Amino acid sequence: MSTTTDLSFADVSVDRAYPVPPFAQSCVDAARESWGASFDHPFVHALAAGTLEAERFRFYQMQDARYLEAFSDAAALISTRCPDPDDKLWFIDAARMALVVEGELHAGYGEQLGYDASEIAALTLTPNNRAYQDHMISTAQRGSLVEAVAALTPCPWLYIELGQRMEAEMGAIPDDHPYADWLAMYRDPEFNDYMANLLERLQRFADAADEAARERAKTAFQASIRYEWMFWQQAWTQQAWPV
Ligand SMILES: Cc1ncc(C[n+]2csc(CCO)c2C)c(N)n1
Repeated sequence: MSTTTDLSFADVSVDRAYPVPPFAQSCVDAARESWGASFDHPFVHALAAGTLEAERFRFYQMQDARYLEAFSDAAALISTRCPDPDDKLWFIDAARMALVVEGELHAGYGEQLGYDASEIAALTLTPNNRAYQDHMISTAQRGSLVEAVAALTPCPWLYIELGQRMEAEMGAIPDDHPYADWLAMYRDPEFNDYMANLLERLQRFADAADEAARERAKTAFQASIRYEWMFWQQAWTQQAWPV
């Protein structure tokens, strides 16, 4: 198995198996530095190398279970704002999927790492997690449609990109890798279709918006990219409230 020092995902380029329309591309371009920073976070390196301490992974998973509830809420809120029934259904499905598919991953690790649903419900959210959730929910409620979708997009996109870069760099997941299920989830090619659908919607909503709304959407996208880095960071440092 590779060690933490020789794994780097920052410079791995993968051929994305889904189209990236121009608005999504301009969002990533505008946020390039913060986008790249996640691939170099020590949590990400240690997770891939299998050297991440179980305590840090447990902390991450528990915070993430609550994060996914907010992602699901934001997707459900967006569905209420879509005039087109196909778009409504897509966001309803996305809301459901965040809880069901990733919920299975969480249930498995809960058993392995020793936490259950009541502990998740009682958890104090870290400052970074709370801020990220509030950003997604408030843009879903108060932003324009393109801004709301832009705030949601980095979440699946960054993980799918990470899963694919990890696959390109590491190859097959070793049988004895402690985080094999996590690694396998985000390299699943089924997510390509998910990304194609999401980015196509982001483009359509950007086309229907005015320039000021598109600019706000790019800012919301960048904020989420930064919060993604801060999410690794809160788990790495086991962040607590200062007072
Ligand atoms: C902080 C954080 N960011 C992104 C994801 C990944 N993710 C969340 S929802 C979704 C779409 C499919 O349900 C994906 C890929 C995560 N788990 N936690």
